[in-house]
Amino acid sequence: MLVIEGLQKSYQGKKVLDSVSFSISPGEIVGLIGMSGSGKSTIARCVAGLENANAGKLLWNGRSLKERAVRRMSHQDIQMVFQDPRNSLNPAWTVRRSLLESLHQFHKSINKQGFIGKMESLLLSVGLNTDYLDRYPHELSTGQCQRVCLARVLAPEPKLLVLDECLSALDVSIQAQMISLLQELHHNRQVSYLFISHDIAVVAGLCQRVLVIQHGVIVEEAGVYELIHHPKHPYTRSLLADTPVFPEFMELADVSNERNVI
Ligand SMILES: Nc1ncnc2c1ncn2[C@@H]1O[C@H](COP(=O)(O)OP(=O)(O)OP(=O)(O)O)[C@@H](O)[C@H]1O
Repeated sequence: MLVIEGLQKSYQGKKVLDSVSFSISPGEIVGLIGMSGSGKSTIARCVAGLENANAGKLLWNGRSLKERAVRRMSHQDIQMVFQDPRNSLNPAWTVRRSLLESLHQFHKSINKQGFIGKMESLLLSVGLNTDYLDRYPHELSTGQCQRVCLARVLAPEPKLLVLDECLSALDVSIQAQMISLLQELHHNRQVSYLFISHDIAVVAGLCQRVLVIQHGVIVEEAGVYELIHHPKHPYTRSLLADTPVFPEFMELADVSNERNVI
């Protein structure tokens, strides 16, 4: 579905991505981990069309994302969720308005009743009831804001969600709840994720396959179980050594592993 080959990106002559290649199949959950400044968000922005690469190929269902028609289609198919949910929402808009804007943009032919039905089912799918529709972002917790952001990006029925550190602003217990929600959404909608995090424990709780990036280079790619139990690259081993293991995530990781084995 998404194929990236030899992606290069430099800022002011400094290379931040060097020959990055990977692919994501329909329904796959791929993690991207690396320390701060390693190039994770730059990859996310290139995939989402917010940034142009200097060289390399980005293919969406076999066609270049440089083609205007393909980019227009991918505008609906590829959606991005950012780290800071509160800043991602318009503070002057209620949850209803945020969801309606997104629905209007992508479902132009639905009638008013259809919009209301879609809006309510989107909210329910992220674990919020319709009482939240008339609340403003400042009346929501950070976790609830992130749930609204998720509902909003699901409105266009995307094929790929690029989740860039989307759990980093949340407490560990809320992160675990959000991982369960992401697993449920993936199961119900078959949407693929490129899940970006500096936290290997969070990635372990959700992803099937993991890419490890260091200084703009993918240094290791493996299934999540393999990566945690038999890391090959010294950088992966150092990331694992630096990561406290929260039981909440390891329980989820064991579930992921069972899924992988099946
Ligand atoms: N617009 C920009 N102009 C100049 N340099 C940039 C720009 N965006 C990113 N960089 C640099 O590119 C490198 C990679 O940044 P990027 O944000 O992709 O890293 P990251 O792995 O996502 O980091 P973090 O986990 O802190 O978000 C960093 O050295 C950063 O300073």
